[in-house]
Amino acid sequence: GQLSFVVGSHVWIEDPEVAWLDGEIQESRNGEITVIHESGSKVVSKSANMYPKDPEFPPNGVEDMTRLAYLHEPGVLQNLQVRYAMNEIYTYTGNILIAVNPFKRLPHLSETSTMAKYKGAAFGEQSPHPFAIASSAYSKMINEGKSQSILVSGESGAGKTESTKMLMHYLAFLGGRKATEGRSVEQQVLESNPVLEAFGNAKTVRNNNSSRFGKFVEIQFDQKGRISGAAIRTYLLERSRVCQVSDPERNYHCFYMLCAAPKEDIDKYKLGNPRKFHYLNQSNCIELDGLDDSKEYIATKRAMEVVGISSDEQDAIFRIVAAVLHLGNIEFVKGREEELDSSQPKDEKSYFHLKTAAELFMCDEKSLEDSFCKRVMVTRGDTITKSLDPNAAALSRDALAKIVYSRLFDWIVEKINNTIGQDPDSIHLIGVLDIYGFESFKTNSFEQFCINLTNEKLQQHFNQHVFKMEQEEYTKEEIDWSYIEFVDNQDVLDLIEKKPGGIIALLDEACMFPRSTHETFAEKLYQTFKDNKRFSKPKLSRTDFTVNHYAGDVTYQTDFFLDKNKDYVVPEHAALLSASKCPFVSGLFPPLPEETTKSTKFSSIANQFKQQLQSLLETLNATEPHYIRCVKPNNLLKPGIFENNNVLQQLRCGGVMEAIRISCAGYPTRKNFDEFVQRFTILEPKVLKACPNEVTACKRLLERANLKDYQIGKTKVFLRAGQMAELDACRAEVLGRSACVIQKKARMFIARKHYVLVQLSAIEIQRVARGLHYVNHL
Ligand SMILES: Nc1ncnc2c1ncn2[C@@H]1O[C@H](COP(=O)(O)OP(=O)(O)OP(=O)(O)O)[C@@H](O)[C@H]1O
Repeated sequence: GQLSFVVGSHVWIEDPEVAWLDGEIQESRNGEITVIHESGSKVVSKSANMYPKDPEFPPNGVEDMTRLAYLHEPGVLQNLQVRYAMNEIYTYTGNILIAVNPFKRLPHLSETSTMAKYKGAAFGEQSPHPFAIASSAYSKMINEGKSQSILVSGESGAGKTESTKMLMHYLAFLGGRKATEGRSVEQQVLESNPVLEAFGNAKTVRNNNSSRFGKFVEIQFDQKGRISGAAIRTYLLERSRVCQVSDPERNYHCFYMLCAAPKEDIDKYKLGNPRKFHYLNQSNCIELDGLDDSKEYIATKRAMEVVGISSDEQDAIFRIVAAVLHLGNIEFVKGREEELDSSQPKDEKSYFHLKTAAELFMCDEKSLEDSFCKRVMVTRGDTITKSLDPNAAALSRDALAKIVYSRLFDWIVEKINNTIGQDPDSIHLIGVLDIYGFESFKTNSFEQFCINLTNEKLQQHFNQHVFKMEQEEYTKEEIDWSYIEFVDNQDVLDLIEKKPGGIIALLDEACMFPRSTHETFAEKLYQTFKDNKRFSKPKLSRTDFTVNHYAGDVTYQTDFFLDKNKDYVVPEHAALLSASKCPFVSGLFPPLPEETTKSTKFSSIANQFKQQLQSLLETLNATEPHYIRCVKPNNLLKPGIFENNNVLQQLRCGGVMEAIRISCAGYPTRKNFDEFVQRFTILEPKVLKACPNEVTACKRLLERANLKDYQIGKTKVFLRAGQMAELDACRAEVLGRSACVIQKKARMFIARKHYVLVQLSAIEIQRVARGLHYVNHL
């Protein structure tokens, strides 16, 4: 409040560079405050742009932000920063865990002795840690019999996958069995990580080991609380990366591993230097520091074995990976049939790669060539064969590479699921969601659109959970509390996915009209949503659109939306590969049932994704959620650097600031009456005898501690953020004083005893001495 802005006190002032700057108030006049910074620079600003600084901010920060005496953005930031500098990367905001990526190994955080510390410990008893979240989820599942979920989010490179792995290790630690015959479920779940990473992770600008898919791992438990099964669901693998890599990123790890395989494998797959392959050499980045692709190849094969992928299957998988690389090297030129727009492989080299790809796929070489250069059209019952120009042929080649790769990835996921096995009798599960965070780049395409839809959905889930749970609790306890406005993002969700009329519906419509282009699609969006508050058309563009997401505005470029949304498998490609002599390859392209081939040639990626999300949310809604927000402290991916603005942005996007706002606005700390009295009875030991009931006792204790703004519910005491800390301080003080009294009494007792003893001894000595004296006299 205003009172805090007195001359001489310290404040946080908004600063474009470091977000919040510390300064001392020099003068305050007519609402204009002059602040002087350590460096000597002066700033004059309005009080609205500054926050009071906590004069007693603990030098090591606090483990739970809601315990901060001054709960505001700069305070939160300072707390995270101070802790980060001490390698305390985990901090709570109520029961949300914030994890700041250390970008260096901190082994003490993951060793077995640390795991043991969290086992059975109550939440908050130990320092903040993903193990505490997992532990709390596990005991809730056991004690309350309710399924749980842990949602890990954050931007690329923030540490989601690393945190997820820690959670899984810990759940395996809690619910695992001692070495049984064969591989245990938990071992297979853990070993699925390296396999999925080999095929679904790549180096990007933002992360050297970026997961290019979302993942939900469902761990099933039996009645005794032991892991009895698991299922992995994946979302939206980035397909475009297979054929298109921009510098300095890489394609999926498996391609480079295979090029570094032992000689006999290289010969078998006719591979060699990765720089020779178009799908890899579009980027200059081939090798990664600290990553030995040849070792990774061996390690991946070993992990594949653990998750039940036989050596024959491994051979088929790598044959397909190699075939994809060869496909990329087939170039096309104009064909000989001058009168038509035709194409053919460019030269000997292209024919070599075509032949090799066909051998590896075990399909007919000529049909493979035709599937690129020709297209069969069916019009009014007639079939016409149309030639494609070199450009279109190359696109068709890329389409084949992408569809084969994505089906291969799906096969691997399904195989892992089959091996691990589901437990049909499982009663409870803990789901762990590792999914891409909100994205907003210079150019945002269809992928960002889908990713941000996911985040809108999860944000709504988060809001509903945090807000509605709170609200329900307040209503249940019948306490007087007028809630701050509920920030619901349903309007953004409607804009995107309402049926009919939402952006996805319009996109699907555009994809079905042969004549639509991204321009006509954009035009349609502008017309439809011209009055929508969440939608706008950027002034300088004719095809971009901006969505006002919960985390800020994102402008999307529609250029490739239509293509990327079409999940259309070219029938020639499907026919070719389902005729492969290799059962593995043909298995990836099962023949479609008759009706669907005709009517729904088109299926929309966005729509499928929307349905996947729907089912994910249904699963999540049936569980009690726990949240881990990962934060990336800098974009250099280096330890020890904490960029304020960057972190702040992520806290806002992850709903952390929102959660803090809710906490501030309400009464985040609550205790049952009996627990409360028990904890604080020391403030007035006879309180229970003096009061007619527990409620009055609670009130009396609160008065003792000089607290006013609290609420008494039906079963609980509700406290403002930080009040618990005040009560604890009073308690500590009383305890301290009591200790003094006890010590005093004890010391007195000992001293007295000693004194009495000495006195008695003295008397005795005197007596004896006198006696002797007397005897001598005699
Ligand atoms: N707890 C940790 N300890 C040490 N290093 C970490 C930790 N968390 C993350 N890192 C480092 O940061 C990198 C990125 O983390 P991670 O792959 O988990 O990010 P992510 O959020 O899953 O990113 P993406 O969305 O791109 O997959 C890791 O490869 C690792 O080097």
